[in-house]
Parts: sequence; structure tokens; C-alpha cells
Amino acid sequence: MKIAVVGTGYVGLVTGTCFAETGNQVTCVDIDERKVQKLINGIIPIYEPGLDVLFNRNTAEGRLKFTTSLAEGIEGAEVIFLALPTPPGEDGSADLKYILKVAGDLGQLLKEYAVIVDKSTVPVGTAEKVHDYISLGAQVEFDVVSNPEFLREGVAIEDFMKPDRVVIGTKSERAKAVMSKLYAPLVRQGNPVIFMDERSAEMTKYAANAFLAVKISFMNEIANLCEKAGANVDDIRKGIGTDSRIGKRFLFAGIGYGGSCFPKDVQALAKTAQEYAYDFQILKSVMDVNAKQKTKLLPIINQHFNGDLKGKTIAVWGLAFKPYTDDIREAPALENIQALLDAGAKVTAYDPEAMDNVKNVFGNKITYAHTSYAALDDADALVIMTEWPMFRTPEFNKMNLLLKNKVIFDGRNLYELDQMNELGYTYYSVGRETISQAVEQAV
Ligand SMILES: NC(=O)C1=CN([C@@H]2O[C@H](COP(=O)(O)OP(=O)(O)OC[C@H]3O[C@@H](n4cnc5c(N)ncnc54)[C@H](O)[C@@H]3O)[C@@H](O)[C@H]2O)C=CC1
Ligand SMILES: O=C(O)[C@H]1O[C@H](OP(=O)(O)OP(=O)(O)OC[C@H]2O[C@@H](n3ccc(=O)[nH]c3=O)[C@H](O)[C@@H]2O)[C@H](O)[C@@H](O)[C@@H]1O
Repeated sequence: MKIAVVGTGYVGLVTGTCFAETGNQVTCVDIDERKVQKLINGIIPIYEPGLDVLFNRNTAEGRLKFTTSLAEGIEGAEVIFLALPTPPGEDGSADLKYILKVAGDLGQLLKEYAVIVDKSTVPVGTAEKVHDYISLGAQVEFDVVSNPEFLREGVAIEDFMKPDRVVIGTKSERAKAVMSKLYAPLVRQGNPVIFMDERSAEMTKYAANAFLAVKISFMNEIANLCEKAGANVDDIRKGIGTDSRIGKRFLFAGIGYGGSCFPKDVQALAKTAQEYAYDFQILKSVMDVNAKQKTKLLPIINQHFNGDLKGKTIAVWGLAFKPYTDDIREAPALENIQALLDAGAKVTAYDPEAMDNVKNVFGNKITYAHTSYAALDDADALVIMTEWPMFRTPEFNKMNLLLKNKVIFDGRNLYELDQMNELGYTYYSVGRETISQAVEQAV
């Protein structure tokens, strides 16, 4: 099948590459000329494990192409994916300007029937808006389908090629047939394609992300309570996660969720609720809890240094919003580093993939270490912000020699409490030890 993907960000690039891998002829379109030129030259602008292999194979075999011309990209395409940004507008609702601009352009350009697919995360009612915008100029028949994307950064290829489910929102039998054919190679893995109407598909995406954010924030609140009550959140996680009604995943307490999606999508769903005059109380709490959780370690760090961070060197391990990505959008590390700098501390940071992106934010205000151990050299303490696997089993002997003080503030609960005790570390983590009264007051 010939398909077009408009927008070659994270989702567009993965969508285009994976559909090329399943035998389709794919043209990806982007207005960013530099990005398109890079892609034509074989340079992938994001870090995503496994993407390079598929990208190289499909570009070499001519199934995956790139252009800045929408007209050229959609020529002969049976399916046109819109994988465009939907950032929060000023009021928190999803800004549809990118989607509606392309919809308007498509109306002028469509020459034959095509299925236009909203792959972006868009609020309820967007498929209807897209339909209206295309209709303004279109001389041919077309359908607009909502097909939200559930991939996670870092495991995007696996998620795309073996999806838990594919959600397709359309009432058109013709569009259903086209989409079924396109997804057939993925469905053969035994995963369901769930058809529904457009509005329900749009809402499904927000409900999924918001529910996962609820799960994380709930566990973060349990963790905070554990600290007061002297319980261990890791044990609670195991104790409840084994109940199949609850499930094991997304129960990890820490310093809150970040990334380009949970924060913006929870906010956008709250805004949608507001538009429909519905008081969605849980969402408001989730946003509140997460905002507080992201900086949870700061008062503890402050208290440890008796309220004086001036001149202290703090090593930071992990800058990306989660492991296996170089994405730093809404990463807890950013807010924490800024607060440490504001308090007069010096920061030496290390992340295996996200350093270049962080350089664009902090420039020379912080020091960038070449290795995780180099970051520890003469540091007064280590703060862990992202659970990269390499941080899980470090050589503590080496760390002991480098760190000025054996102090770790761990926002991702990477180490066992007993182990840290034995090693003689002052070890602060999340939801596993009673924190002192003074810190509680500061929190
Ligand atoms: N990043 C993720 O892991 C996931 C994102 N989503 C959703 O997918 C959508 C896209 O997200 P990302 O790929 O992260 O966005 P992104 O911001 O990384 O990429 C969007 C791309 O669209 C291009 N673009 C903007 N206007 C254009 C136009 N008129 N014509 C052609 N290209 C244009 C931009 O240059 C950019 O390359 C969002 O709605 C997001 O919520 C959904 C699931 C996962
Ligand atoms: O709509 C999207 O863009 C995507 O958003 C998330 O994917 P992603 O943002 O890539 O990352 P996640 O793995 O979901 O992690 C999000 C954040 O939650 C945090 N998290 C996750 C799990 C957990 O147990 N605890 C926890 O704090 C992570 O550290 C991270 O900051 C969803 O998992 C995807 O299904 C969805 O497609």
C-alpha cells in the first residue's frame, strides 16, 4: 500500500519506518527542511533503540522516502497519517493549529479518495474538525479516522510492531477495510484491532495516558505515606502488583512522571472536562501530586546540608525523562538542577544519551561529565534522577574513592536499603524510610 506520514517527529518517524518494514511504500513529509535533509542523508534525529536497523533497511530498499513537499508526499497515497505536534496551548488545551493547517492544505491537494488518519493525540471532536477543514477545499471523497498511538519512547519499535491493541475510530466501512489491510501484518501477532467511533477513539488515548498517570501518582502518594508510617513502598508495589486486577506495571514510585505526553495529555483531558462543564477531580489531584513529587528530594537535600548548598558540588546521574531516550521534555532533572543552581550548588551531570539536549538548556551553567564515574569526582553527594540500567549496579568501590561524601539521594529507588547500610552510605530514596521530622516540615 502507498502511504504518507505528515510530521517526522518521534511518532511520524516510527510510524513511517514500521509501515515500510511491513512492506508499504512510505513517504514522510516534514516542513523542517534541515530535518528532512538529515533523514535523506541517513541521519536519524532521535535516539530510539532498534530504529536505525529498520530505517537503514527500508531507505536502502527504497520503501521509505522523505520530502518537504506535502503535494509530492501524498501523491497516490491511500492512507495519510497526521503525526503532527499537539502541544498545550496557553489554557492547557491541545493546540490543533498544526493539524488543522495540514487538513486545510490537504483539502486543496487531494486528487483521489484517501483515508486521513489522526495519529496525533487529539481531543474529542478533532476528527470532525479535520473533516470540516478538508471539506472546505476537497473535490474528492475522503474519510477521517482516529487511530491513536500508544508507543512508549525507548521501546517504540516493539510497541509499534507488536501492539497490545490497535484502536481505530471510524464509522466508514470503506476506511475500516483500508485500515484493516494496513494493520494486518501487526494483527497477525495475535493482538486485537478495536473498532469504535472517532470520538471514543480520541477519548481512549487520553483515558489510557491519564489512567497510567493516576497509577503513578497514586503510588507516589502511597510512597509519601510510607515515609511517615514507616512502611516500604517497594514491598507494597509487589504486594499489590501481584493482584492481576491491579497489574505489576506503572507502579514504580519516584520523582514523578515527565516526558512529552503524560503532563500535556493529563492537562488537555482536564481542559476537555472543563469545556464540558465536568469537574474531573482525580485529574486535578494527579497534576498536583506530580508537580510536588518532581521536587520531592530538594528539601531533603537541603536539610542534609543544613540549608546551605552554596559551593557544594552535586553529581547528577540521569537527565532524560526516563531511560532509553534522549528526550528531556518535562524531565524532573531539569527542574531539580535549576533549583540546585539557584541554591548556589555546582552541578556535574551525566546521562548516556541526553547530554546534548541538556546543553541546549543549561549551556555552561553546569559541568558535563564524560562518564558516570567522572561526574562523581570530588562531589559532595550524588542525586539520581533517571533509572538508566548502568546506574543500577555501579562499582561502589570506585564510587567511594571519587565521592567526597558517601551520600546518595535516589529519586528512582535503585538500590537495596540493606546494601547501602552495609556500604556505609547515607542513602535517601522514595517511600522506603521514615524521613526526619525537620524534613517533613520543610516538605
Ligand atoms: N512522542 C511520543 O512518544 C508519542 C507522541 N504521541 C503524539 O503524537 C503527536 C506527535 O508527537 P511527536 O512525534 O512527539 O511530535 P514532534 O514534535 O517530535 O514532531 C512533530 C513533527 O511535525 C513537524 N511538522 C509541524 N508542522 C508540520 C507541517 N505543517 N507539515 C509537516 N510537518 C510538520 C515538525 O517539524 C516535527 O518534525 C503528538 O500529538 C503526541 O502527543 C503519541 C504517542 C507517543
Ligand atoms: O502518549 C504518549 O506519548 C505515550 O506516553 C507514555 O509513554 P512515554 O511518555 O514514552 O513514557 P512512559 O514509559 O509511559 O513513562 C512516562 C513517565 O512516567 C514515569 N514512570 C513510569 C512508570 C512508573 O511506574 N513510574 C514512573 O514514574 C517515567 O519515569 C516517565 O517519566 C505512554 O506509556 C505511551 O503508551 C504513550 O503512547
